[in-house]
Amino acid sequence: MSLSCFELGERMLPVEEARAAVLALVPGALPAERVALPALRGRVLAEDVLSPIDVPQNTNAAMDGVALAWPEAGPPAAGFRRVAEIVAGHGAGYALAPGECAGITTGAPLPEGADSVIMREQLHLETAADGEVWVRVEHPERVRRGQNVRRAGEDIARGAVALPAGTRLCAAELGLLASLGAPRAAVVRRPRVALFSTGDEVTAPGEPLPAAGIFDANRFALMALVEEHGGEVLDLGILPDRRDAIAAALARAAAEADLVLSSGGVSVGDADHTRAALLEHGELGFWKIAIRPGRPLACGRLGERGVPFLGLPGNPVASLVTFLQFAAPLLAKLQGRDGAWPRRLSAIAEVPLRSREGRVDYLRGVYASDGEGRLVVRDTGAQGSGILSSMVQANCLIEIDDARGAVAAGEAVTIQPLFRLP
Ligand SMILES: Nc1nc2c(c(=O)[nH]1)N[C@H]1C(S)=C(S)[C@@H](COP(=O)(O)OP(=O)(O)OC[C@H]3O[C@@H](n4cnc5c(N)ncnc54)[C@H](O)[C@@H]3O)O[C@H]1N2
Ligand code: MOO
Repeated sequence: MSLSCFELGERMLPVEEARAAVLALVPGALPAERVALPALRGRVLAEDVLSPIDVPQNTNAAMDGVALAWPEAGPPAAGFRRVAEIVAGHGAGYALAPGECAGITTGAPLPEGADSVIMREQLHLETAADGEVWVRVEHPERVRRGQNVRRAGEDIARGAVALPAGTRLCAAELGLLASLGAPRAAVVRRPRVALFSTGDEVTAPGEPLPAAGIFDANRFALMALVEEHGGEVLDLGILPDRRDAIAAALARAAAEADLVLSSGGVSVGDADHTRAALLEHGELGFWKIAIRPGRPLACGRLGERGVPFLGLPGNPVASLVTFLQFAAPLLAKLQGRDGAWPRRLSAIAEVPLRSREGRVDYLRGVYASDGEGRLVVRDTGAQGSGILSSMVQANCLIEIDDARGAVAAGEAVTIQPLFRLP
């Protein structure tokens, strides 16, 4: 078992060790709830979904044309006698005799006895004097028996696992769930994340900016990240540097939330009120992590339920980077998706990248594919941990591990793609 965050002492913690200690704060996924199909986007399945039907339900036509049994010896000289028209939504249970065919539309059930569908563009139709319609195939040598037929259950067989527990439901998964006829699904309850900012200089957007003030960027950036990672925000605002106010907010957070996040006030720490109020409500460890940006981080548990608490550093880029390395994996675990985050790819550095040994560096990067189809990446320029515009330009973090110094152009590096539509 990993050490919890209280046993790690004063040393500079490797990132992986810190992540394991953060994950050890929660036992696993939150309880399940049943949610209706239209409200399932972004939710995570709490159990396997088994298909109650074959998908598709019937063996059916993949093209508009005729359905027939393709004879071993090739088509009859007179053609096939058309005996029926079967349109999608009708005609289940119809049967054909040898030498007969049925007009059929895409998606309509294949009549019994038929094994192939020939598309309309390849047919020649003739109406005889008696009114019978005869169908000839233009290029019989091109026909393969079984062509243009979708077999019952070829996508998902009845009883098979259609979507496993832990699947996050996005467009394709929701379409598939609906295709099984399921009006709702059992999903993990969304983690409730209480969030607050600290610092006398931190000012709510919309308020006048004091001479030494700075607008509260972190709370809004972190709210968006919490939602992107499947959580629900309980916004506690900017906490004033008053012990009673902080204590009241923390008591509420400890009662209502599954995770409490703050930004600011976690560095070397003159004994401030946030720290004192946190200690009053739980146990707390203050860490120095071998990461750049984001070295200082507080970690602990609050209240009787031992709700995990992460105090992220105040510098805006550091708060986002540490969220992605530590809070995002914790949110994944709370949703039954252990190990789903961070996601990593490998890319070739297009430019030299600055990094020093001893800490894992997270540079803001832009990745793309080059003319040869390889992923390439460059940094976004100035990398100061207060420079939020570097995060706006980025579509990934470049992760350069602690054993590695500067990276030369042409070398491979690890990237963590950020959620971001182009
Ligand atoms: N002597 C040392 N000083 C500092 C160290 C250190 O190890 N030794 N670490 C530096 C690093 S790295 C960081 S990051 C910061 C983290 O300190 P805090 O978490 O206590 O953050 P603050 O001091 O409160 O703020 C840092 C910076 O960020 C601005 N900030 C804070 N909250 C917000 C917000 N909600 N929105 C926008 N900007 C915010 C704040 O004004 C400061 O400029 O400590 C270094 N110092
Ligand atoms: O966390 Mo600090 O932002 O490393 O600069």
